[in-house]
Amino acid sequence: MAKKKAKNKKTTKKSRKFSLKLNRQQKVVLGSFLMLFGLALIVAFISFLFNWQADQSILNEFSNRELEARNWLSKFGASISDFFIYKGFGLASFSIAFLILLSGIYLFFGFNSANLRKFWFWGILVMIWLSIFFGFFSGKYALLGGRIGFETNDFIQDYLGFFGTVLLMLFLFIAYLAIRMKVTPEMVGGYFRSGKKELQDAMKEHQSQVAETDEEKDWKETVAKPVVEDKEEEKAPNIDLSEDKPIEKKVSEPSPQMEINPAPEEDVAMEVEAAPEEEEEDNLSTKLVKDFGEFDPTLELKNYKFPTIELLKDYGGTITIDQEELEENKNRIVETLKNYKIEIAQIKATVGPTVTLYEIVPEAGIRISKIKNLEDDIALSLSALGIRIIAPIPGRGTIGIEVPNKNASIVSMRSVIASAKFQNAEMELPLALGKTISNETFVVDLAKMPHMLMAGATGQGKSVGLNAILTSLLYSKHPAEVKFVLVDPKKVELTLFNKIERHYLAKLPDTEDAIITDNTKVINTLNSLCIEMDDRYELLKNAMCRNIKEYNAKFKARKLNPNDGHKFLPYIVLVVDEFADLIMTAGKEVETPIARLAQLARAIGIHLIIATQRPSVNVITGIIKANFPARVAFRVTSKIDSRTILDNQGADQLIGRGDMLFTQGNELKRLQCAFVDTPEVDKITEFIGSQKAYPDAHQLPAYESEESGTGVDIDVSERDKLFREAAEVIVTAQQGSASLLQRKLKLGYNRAGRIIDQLEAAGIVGPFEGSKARQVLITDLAALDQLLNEPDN
Ligand SMILES: Nc1ncnc2c1ncn2[C@@H]1O[C@H](COP(=O)(O)OP(=O)(O)OP(=O)(O)O)[C@@H](O)[C@H]1O
Repeated sequence: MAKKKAKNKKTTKKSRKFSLKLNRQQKVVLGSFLMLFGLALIVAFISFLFNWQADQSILNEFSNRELEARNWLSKFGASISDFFIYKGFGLASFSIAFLILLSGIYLFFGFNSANLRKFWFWGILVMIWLSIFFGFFSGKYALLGGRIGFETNDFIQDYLGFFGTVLLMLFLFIAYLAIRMKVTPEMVGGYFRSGKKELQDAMKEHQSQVAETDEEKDWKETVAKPVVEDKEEEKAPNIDLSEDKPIEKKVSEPSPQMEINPAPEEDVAMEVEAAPEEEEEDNLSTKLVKDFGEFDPTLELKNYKFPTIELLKDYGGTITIDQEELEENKNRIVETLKNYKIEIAQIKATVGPTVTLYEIVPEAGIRISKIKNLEDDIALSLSALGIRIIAPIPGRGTIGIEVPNKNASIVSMRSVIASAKFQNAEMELPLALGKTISNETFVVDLAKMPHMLMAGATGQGKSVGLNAILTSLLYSKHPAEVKFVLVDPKKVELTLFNKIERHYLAKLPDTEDAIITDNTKVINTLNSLCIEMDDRYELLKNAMCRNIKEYNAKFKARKLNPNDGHKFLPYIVLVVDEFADLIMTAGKEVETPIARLAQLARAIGIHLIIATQRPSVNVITGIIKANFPARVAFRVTSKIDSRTILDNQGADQLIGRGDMLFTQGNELKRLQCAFVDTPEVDKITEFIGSQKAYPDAHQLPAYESEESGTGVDIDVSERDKLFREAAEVIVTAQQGSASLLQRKLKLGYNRAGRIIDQLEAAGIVGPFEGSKARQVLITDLAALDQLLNEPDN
């Protein structure tokens, strides 16, 4: 291990040594220098073509200031041109000047230097080729091929003769066209048949074929969104309960909504690539989009039908207003407060699905904290559970007292899915969580959260909450756009989603069930997601995008070539039910990848939803909490639990059955979670599952844990390619250690370890003995040969 670290250090040191990292200022300085130097070379070279004979004499007398050179860049110009053109590569030396100029432009404007390396590589090759080619004519015109061109040409001719040299040059030219320009005979044929346009089309066609993922090529059709009834939002009735007035029903003014103005997205400075090649690609993408339309990720399942709203049950959740109850509660509140000498100027009630909010405006001069302290007394006088006092209600200037209704009404999933708010939500991952206290549908964007922590004692609505979240996504996102990774240690809660495995689920390669119930598999999956995250970051970096949204938009606009590994990236939502159970059994092994994902995954579209029954500090550790700004709390059993999950009390005073508090880092919102029952989820998954699906669940990258492969019954066919060589090394040295293999066969630690396990399985080395090397069970190579030649070895 120590060795491995040392080795790693060595390599990082090495790579550090060779990577030339310049800051922006240094790039500008170096870039401007190279640009001007490149220009100077071009000027000097051009001038050299006319004055080289006249300037011959001064080359040997560089220090003589009496002599004047005719070159526009004087002696320097004459000398450097002589060096490059006459003594070097002839006319092809212009290539060097242009490459230096181009490098300057790239550095100065901060373009992606990956292209630059390509330009230099091909530029130098072309220069050499041209120089040798011009070498044919150097006899007459000395400047054409330069000395190198002439001599090299001469050298090749000595061995291949004139004709052979011409053929060699021709071959190199064809190779250049094929590799660099991607020209094929068919394209040339096409060009002669119908002109240049045809050639371009053929090239584009070739590229677009790769982009297209389905055999069905109808690009025009789009997937129909679910048709749902668009119900008018039912507003919570507001009732003014001012002391002297009788209760009258009043149409509530729409309660002030917090307008979340998304921060104006920073203007992305569009980098205009100076390189002609990139321009060509840009034109190509515009042309491709013109010809085929934007890339449509849903095409592979273009006939996919979203689940219909009829699959959800209507619980008839209209709010019934019990006037008597309202009047009674009002009187009790007023009386209780009067007992403590708190006079009220005004009182108003807003009836929600499960709780009614009484908003009071106390007489001037009353301290708010005094009312807040009376929470328990008011609860006692109302003899009701779940009283919460919000003093003051942010942005309203009133004090709120939430009192549960005697008859709570169910907020059906159907009503929130059908609401205009959800249907028209322009969100990446809209979640219809339920309804607020003023009976408005509450929709949030998971992509903005970007991760969610959910806690609640058993039986308070967590599983229903998770189902509501998943249902929201099923109703709004096509299978190509979102994938779920479901972890369900309880083994029963999420099993229904098995039916949509090939539509919506993601899993590790070579695993049977997509829904993960086994804790050891969770660790592999989490690590695999970390690999996926790193891969996605690499793709984003290469595409010069800051987040998945930009990346996918660019991909859809066909600006990213699938040949370079680019692909449409679906969002991945990881749902973990019973997180406490996981942390208790796997601890750090789970916490580390979760924390890593939570910290970094937001930009690349991996979002985590973690639910737990036990929101204690050893389950929701500091590092996890810090990275989950969005929290959902159902009823918990103690104030401490409430503080752990929300950093605030209140969750202990909820009434259960989907009554919940939601926060995204600022104020707490009391919501009634939408209710979706198991039969409904069953119907939805059945509806989706019975449609045409992808051949398999979405594949996550393979992850092999360091310990994997320690099982001794390793399959013979799965042996490493170097197995035999390794066995010989071990038997010859009579020392069974992985580090020996690492050194002799130049392997990484993991691979060497795996081979040792395979050797153990084959009976060549003994079992692991702590710090000692393993015992070698085969004495010499002959015995090894015999063993390995046995039929089952
Ligand atoms: N939003 C809701 N509206 C109405 N009733 C609800 C709601 N959520 C939950 N319930 C009721 O509470 C019961 C328990 O809910 P749920 O199974 O989600 O609890 P849980 O927190 O997941 O419990 P556990 O942790 O034991 O699995 C449900 O069967 C349902 O009757």
